[in-house]
Amino acid sequence: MILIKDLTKMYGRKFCAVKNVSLHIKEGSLTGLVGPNGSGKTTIINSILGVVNASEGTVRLKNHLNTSRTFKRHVAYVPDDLLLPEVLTGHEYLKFKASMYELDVSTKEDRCQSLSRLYSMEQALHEPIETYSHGMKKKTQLMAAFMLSSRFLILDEPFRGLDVEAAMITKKMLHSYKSKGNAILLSTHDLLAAETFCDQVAILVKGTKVADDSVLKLKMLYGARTLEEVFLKASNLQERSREYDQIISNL
Ligand SMILES: Nc1ncnc2c1ncn2[C@@H]1O[C@H](COP(=O)(O)OP(=O)(O)OP(=O)(O)O)[C@@H](O)[C@H]1O
Repeated sequence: MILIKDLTKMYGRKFCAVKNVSLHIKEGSLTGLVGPNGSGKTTIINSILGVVNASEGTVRLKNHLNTSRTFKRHVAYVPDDLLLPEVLTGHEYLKFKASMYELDVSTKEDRCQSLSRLYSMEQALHEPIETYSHGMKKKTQLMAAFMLSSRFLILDEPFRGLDVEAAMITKKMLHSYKSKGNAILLSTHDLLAAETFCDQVAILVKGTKVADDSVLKLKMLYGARTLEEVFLKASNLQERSREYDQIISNL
């Protein structure tokens, strides 16, 4: 469904942040994108969204290139940062987002009502965003994404800042979203969460994709018991992990 082909992003002439990354995210599946800090996850997401121009490679949703209007209409994004128009109320923000995606008014109102009930945000949505807590801002961004009629959802650390109930609701929403044949790309450092609900995990190291498979196959491939262990082996961090165990025990 989503085909990322030979994506490369250079910053300046010499620094290659993403090298020749290809990824196929199938219909009805959730792909996790994991990698150490600075490995290129955000650069890949920004390239998919067209926020940065890829130096080489293509991104397609079915036949539609990411530069096309159809692609943009069908992609929803939940960023990790909480940059929101603080002077608007949550409801005004959701209305604005719906109009950008040309969602019709009755669909928007129905979904907005259901989502605000789901995330216990009925009252808060009428208050300015500047009065929201961290978790409430995150819920607003998730609601904005789930409200749209998208086919592909990109999430960057979606659970950060959510309380237990909101995280559980979000997991159920992700299951429901993909069960309708949609695709999800989820960037996270939370390998425990990734292990439990990613259908496929792509591991990035210094801009290069070093592995990409189901959690079960990755564990077999690396002779690992957990995704965390796979990650340490795939990123060549095992030596370092022994070193910090020693430092900690000597403290
Ligand atoms: N605008 C930029 N100009 C130059 N280098 C950049 C720019 N944006 C990112 N980089 C570099 O590209 C590399 C990949 O960064 P990116 O933000 O994609 O990593 P990441 O995997 O998302 O990291 P993190 O887990 O810390 O969020 C890093 O070395 C970063 O310093």
